[in-house]
Amino acid sequence: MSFSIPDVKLILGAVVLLAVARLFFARRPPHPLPPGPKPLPVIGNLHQLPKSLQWFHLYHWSKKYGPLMHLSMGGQPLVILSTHQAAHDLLNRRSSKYSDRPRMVMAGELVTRGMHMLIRQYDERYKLHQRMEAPLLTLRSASAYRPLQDMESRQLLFDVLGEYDEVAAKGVDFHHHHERAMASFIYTLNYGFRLRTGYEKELLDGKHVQAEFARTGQVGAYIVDSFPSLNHLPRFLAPWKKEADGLYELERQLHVGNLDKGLGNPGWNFSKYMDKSAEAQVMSKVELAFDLGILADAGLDTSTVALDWFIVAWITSGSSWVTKAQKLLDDVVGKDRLPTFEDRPKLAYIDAIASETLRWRPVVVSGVPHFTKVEDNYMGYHIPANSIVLPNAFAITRDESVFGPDVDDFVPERWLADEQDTKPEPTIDVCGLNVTALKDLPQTGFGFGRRICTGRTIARNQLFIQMARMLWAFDVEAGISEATGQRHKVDPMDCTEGFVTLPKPFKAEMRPRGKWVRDIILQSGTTHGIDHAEVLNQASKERERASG
Ligand code: HEM
Repeated sequence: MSFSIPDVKLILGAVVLLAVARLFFARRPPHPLPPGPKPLPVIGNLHQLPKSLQWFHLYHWSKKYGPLMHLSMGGQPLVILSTHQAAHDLLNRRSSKYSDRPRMVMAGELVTRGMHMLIRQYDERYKLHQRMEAPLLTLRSASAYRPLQDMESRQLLFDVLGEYDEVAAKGVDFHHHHERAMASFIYTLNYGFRLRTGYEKELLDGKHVQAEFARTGQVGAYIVDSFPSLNHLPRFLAPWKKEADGLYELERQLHVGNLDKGLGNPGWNFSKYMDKSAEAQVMSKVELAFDLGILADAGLDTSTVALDWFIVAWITSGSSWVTKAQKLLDDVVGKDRLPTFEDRPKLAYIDAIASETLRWRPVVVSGVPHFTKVEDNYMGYHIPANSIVLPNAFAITRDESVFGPDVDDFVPERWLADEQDTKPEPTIDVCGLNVTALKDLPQTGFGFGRRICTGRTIARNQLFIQMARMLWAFDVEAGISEATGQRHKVDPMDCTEGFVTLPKPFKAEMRPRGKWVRDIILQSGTTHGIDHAEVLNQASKERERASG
């Protein structure tokens, strides 16, 4: 077969046309980007995001632009999810695509040398760590740690009463007591030592490391996060490298020091269990120590903050739900003993209060960012490859189609199952939670998909026992300011900035509800004399028994 010149021209023309068409269509995805505020060239939407309360601003934008928004952070695509449906569809149901984390050069690669569990990529190393932690964090395992939570919450009551007797209406530093109790519980479990005062060096260093992580991980804090190729610069031109080395060394010493204590302390604990695990055999000691250290970090602040918001809700909106909870506690528990985990099946209302606290003021209020390396389409929109995907927790927990009306109000009743759904034989899980009495609403405060919080059952148990005991024991009001002589005005929206969002500090008067409270707390006494190594050994036996 032979071709004439016009034939060849025709074929060449068609090839060129095809190539141009392919280029054209390759550049333009078949779907538009999700809506969002109009970006400027180069900087995108960077100039439009306020420095503070970004989650609140994004929530209001979602009212205008819808459940899926696209922003350009200097060219970096950022997709914001503002309804539970969108977060569920992408982060839960398509979790094979959405389980990575955005790259964090300073906080992730330099300061923690890739060993921070929360910001690891979803790769084989991450899965190795998850496999190592998993047996310790199941529902059944969590049930075995309840005696430790019982011990620390008894201590909390004793300490709060002790401070109240000194300061009365000036108010106790409830944040400190919540923090000590949670930290002591998690350090006992991880490393086999308790924290009696909450001012121990290990805790102070741990808080310092956490604060540095939050600071170095802030968007825009380090130029190398915006332009990662700058990290190839020699050290004398890259001052952040020296700073990162110093912070890494501080964190390494803390975590390795704690691991050594854990291995040496009497009684069972997570350090000993993990050290013997098959997964740890292919890790360096530092890598194992970071795993344990991050687990402690992840549990400490979050649960403490939830308990702080519970006090804010109590003071600002508690008139009906606190009365109801206290009446229930008086009926179920009475006035001659403390509430215990055994009472939990009859105290579903307290679990509803815990769920409502996490919904009303999500601890990580702006959400923890996920990341997709591949492109996707959703709701007719194009999600580009390498997008940061942020489930805005504040917006999602205000999703009326899921949580019903009055989403800004604190209403524990929204979590209670309808009467007709409750059966005579309720389902009670191994931790005592009355599953039948509660509505199956999403616990979005713990995140989504394969990155969902692995400590959530432990956290729920902690919230239950502390909330039940505080409600049983005290009447709470804002403390009286020494400066003004007036009760401190508590604004339920007044919060700090950062990775976790705390209420602005204040003190609260925590008055025993009657003489019987004082008698029982004093009778129960301090727990400092308890042999916690023995409690840990019992927890280990119970864990093995419960796990079969
Ligand atoms: C009220 C208390 C807590 C809250 C509100 C909370 C919330 C969260 C959230 C929102 C995430 C990110 C999920 C996502 O990316 O979608 C997370 C991750 C995590 N949490 Fe929690 N958490 C709490 C307590 C705990 C406790 C007690 C522990 C440990 C015992 C823990 C360990 C972790 C770990 C290890 C991760 C990282 C998971 C990963 O990136 O794959 N958390 N948590």
